[in-house]
Amino acid sequence: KIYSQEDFEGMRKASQMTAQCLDALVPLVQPGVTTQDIDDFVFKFGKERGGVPATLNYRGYTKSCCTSINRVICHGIPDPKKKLKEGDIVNIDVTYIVDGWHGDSSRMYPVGKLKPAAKRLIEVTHESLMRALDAAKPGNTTGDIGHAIQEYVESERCSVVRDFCGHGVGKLFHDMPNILHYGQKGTGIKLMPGMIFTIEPMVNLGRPDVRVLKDGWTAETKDKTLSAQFEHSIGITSTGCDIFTTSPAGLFNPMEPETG
Ligand SMILES: CCc1ccsc1-c1ccc(O)c(O)c1
Ligand SMILES: [Mn+2]
Ligand SMILES: [Mn+2]
Ligand SMILES: [Mn+2]
Repeated sequence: KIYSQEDFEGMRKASQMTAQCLDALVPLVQPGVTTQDIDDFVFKFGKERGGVPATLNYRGYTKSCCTSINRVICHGIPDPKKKLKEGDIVNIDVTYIVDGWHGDSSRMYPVGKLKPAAKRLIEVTHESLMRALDAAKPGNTTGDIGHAIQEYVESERCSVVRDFCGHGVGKLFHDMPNILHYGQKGTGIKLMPGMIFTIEPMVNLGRPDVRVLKDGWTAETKDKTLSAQFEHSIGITSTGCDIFTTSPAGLFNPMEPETG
């Protein structure tokens, strides 16, 4: 589907609410906070601003966000019994719907001080999304995006999860094309101005294999190693891409050295 500049405005509005929420969550993510506390915050933040969480009652899912800790790859379900602890890494994935537009984004949050391996995984995962964004431009294909991610991640001796992909987004939460986070250059769909989709690489310290728990949602690494993810919603422009879910406070990567 090819969207217009007016559509891009609608995506920007929904996406910036999501990005502002992800910024506002930073001080909340501390040892002792539960993932249900995070879910309550996300629901309230949207309610106060006219945004509806897309995950609420989506395919039977009953929470306002996903909270994926350590070995959880994605789709972690907020839980009043699940307390964050020092050294955890947690992905918080939020999608607000505003005027029908879906702003889908996720980031990693460190809980207190991290061990070096956890810190490195967050850096590698963030950088893989940055390389993907550099490849997201007209004249390239979806395979160029996947190749950029896979080549970098594997050069850092990490692995790319294959079981979940990025996706078209806009008036629908999920649409074509699927955006694979691995693949060969020049394969897949040609990127055209007006396309809107997410890129959401999931990177493991160990093997790529996934195990879904009995709750039907929680996806974990089979080998129990750490997993991280970052996600942006973007629109392809004539020269590259607009990153709709950019953090207004510059907080997207938590491992960036404190400025100033
Ligand atoms: C929990 C929401 C959900 C349910 C089935 S897939 C899914 C989901 C979660 C986060 C996403 O970024 C996404 O695109 C889909
Ligand atoms: Mn994880
Ligand atoms: Mn998401
Ligand atoms: Mn998504």
